[in-house]
Amino acid sequence: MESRNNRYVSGNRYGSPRAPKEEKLEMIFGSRPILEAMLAGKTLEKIFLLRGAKNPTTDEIIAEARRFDVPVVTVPVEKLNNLTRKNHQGAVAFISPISYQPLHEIVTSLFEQGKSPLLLILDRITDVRNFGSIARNAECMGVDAIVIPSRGGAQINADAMKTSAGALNLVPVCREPNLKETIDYLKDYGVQIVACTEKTDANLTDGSLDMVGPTAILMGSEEDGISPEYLKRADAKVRIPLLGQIGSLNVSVATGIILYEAMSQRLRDSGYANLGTFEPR
Ligand SMILES: C[S@@+](CC[C@H](N)C(=O)[O-])C[C@H]1O[C@@H](n2cnc3c(N)ncnc32)[C@H](O)[C@@H]1O
Repeated sequence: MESRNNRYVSGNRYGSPRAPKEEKLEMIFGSRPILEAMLAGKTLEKIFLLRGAKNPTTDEIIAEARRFDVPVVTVPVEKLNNLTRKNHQGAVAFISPISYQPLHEIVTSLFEQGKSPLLLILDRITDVRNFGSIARNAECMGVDAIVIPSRGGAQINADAMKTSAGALNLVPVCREPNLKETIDYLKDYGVQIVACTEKTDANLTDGSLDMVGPTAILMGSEEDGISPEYLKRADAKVRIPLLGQIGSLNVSVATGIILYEAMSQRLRDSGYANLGTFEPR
């Protein structure tokens, strides 16, 4: 437990998942400027290095990237040429539009303030607009932090920012290298993990799921749903009942529905006292 917690304490990682659309992000060219940007604390989404080009600076980039979970891919020169017409000198990086936040600090600070965390864990949501829309739901319905994996999720690009309607500047986003460890860590802290999945018989409408206490809601990817290794760690699994013939909802819609339930329970529990803190935008 000790080493795992230390990792969370270190926080302030930067890095990025798969980047389907890099072209809308600000770029840095050349290994020295990229390294300097990292050392200056810039949040990078992804780094492309020329395959086979090894030198002390690229070694340092790789070490820094590992420290902050920034994905590094080595690519042929054609890929770098495709990314930019500028003189890339064998290295291109994309700057993230947001700064990632340390989950441990958020969780401990909420507990210290006597608040019950409401977290949202996204297991490989790959569509940038789904991601933006989920962030908007999260901000509107009182989520304290969105947790995403370092790799395999949507890039936070201009489309995600736009679809979020500004929510991505308001809700902390925590990027975690290993969601399995993150889930175990949250469970150790007394946060219940609720898997929102169509693959269970327990209906959200049953009224047996209590999300007033510390809760992390886990949502699955558009393609495969929630990974089995995360699903088996969940304290509760719940489905949103569907009356039609289509087997599942869009993940952003499903997120909105379960968050509405969590928000409703929390508002009722607080005697609607929280309403006073919401400023209409
Ligand atoms: C489009 S669905 C995934 C469908 C995917 N084909 C599969 O095999 O799981 C994406 C995510 O939305 C959520 N979701 C969609 N419909 C749901 C429902 N009826 N009840 C609970 N969660 C749902 C789940 O988190 C799911 O993993």
